[in-house]
Amino acid sequence: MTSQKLVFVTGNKNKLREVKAILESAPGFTIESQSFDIPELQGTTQEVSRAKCRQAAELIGGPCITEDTALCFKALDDLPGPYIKDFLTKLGNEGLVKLLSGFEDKGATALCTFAYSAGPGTEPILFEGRTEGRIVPPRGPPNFGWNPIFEAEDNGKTFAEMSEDEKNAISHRYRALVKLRAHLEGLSHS
Ligand SMILES: O=c1nc[nH]c2c1ncn2[C@H]1C[C@H](O)[C@@H](COP(=O)(O)OP(=O)(O)OP(=O)(O)O)O1
Ligand SMILES: [Mg+2]
Repeated sequence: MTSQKLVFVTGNKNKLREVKAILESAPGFTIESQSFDIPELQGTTQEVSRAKCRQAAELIGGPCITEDTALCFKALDDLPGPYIKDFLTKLGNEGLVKLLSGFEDKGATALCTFAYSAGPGTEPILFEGRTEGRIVPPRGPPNFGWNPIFEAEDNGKTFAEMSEDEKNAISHRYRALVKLRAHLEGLSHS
């Protein structure tokens, strides 16, 4: 069986490792990556994702996928959402926890949006995956971003307390990749 090569345009090594673990665990796909830190517009998670993928396709000059991760706090009407990277860089995990100290509701959603472009000038298609949970004081090794403060509803552990396999079985990223994979499998059979 031939495997389909996909270019994943990301500047993030942790994302790349998880995407490879999930998509390459079954035959069918090989992931190549190109590291570009593409400017991200402000807007809804969908607008941010579409714009980023359009730019990536122009840079690559062919088909590609990009990924955007948002962390949405229920008490803050889904902020920081797509702006989580700046919030995390400036406040750190402790600061993110403090943001919610005045609120009873610690509920949060991890939202992953994959965008697939068939090439420059084509409209990207979006695939979303969500994991529900809550924001807690950090537990587990600081292995990737806000992993230590996001406790998943599925098993009561923070992402940082899970093994890679455990995280990759319930993560926002895994759930989005299931949808992307189904779409790409449909394309390769038609
Ligand atoms: O599963 C995750 N568990 C914990 N933290 C995570 C996760 N996934 C992304 N993150 C962090 C990285 C960045 O601080 C922000 C998303 O920002 P985001 O723009 O999507 O990622 P990025 O700029 O690092 O990579 P890219 O070049 O693909 O845009 O949340
Ligand atoms: Mg980014």
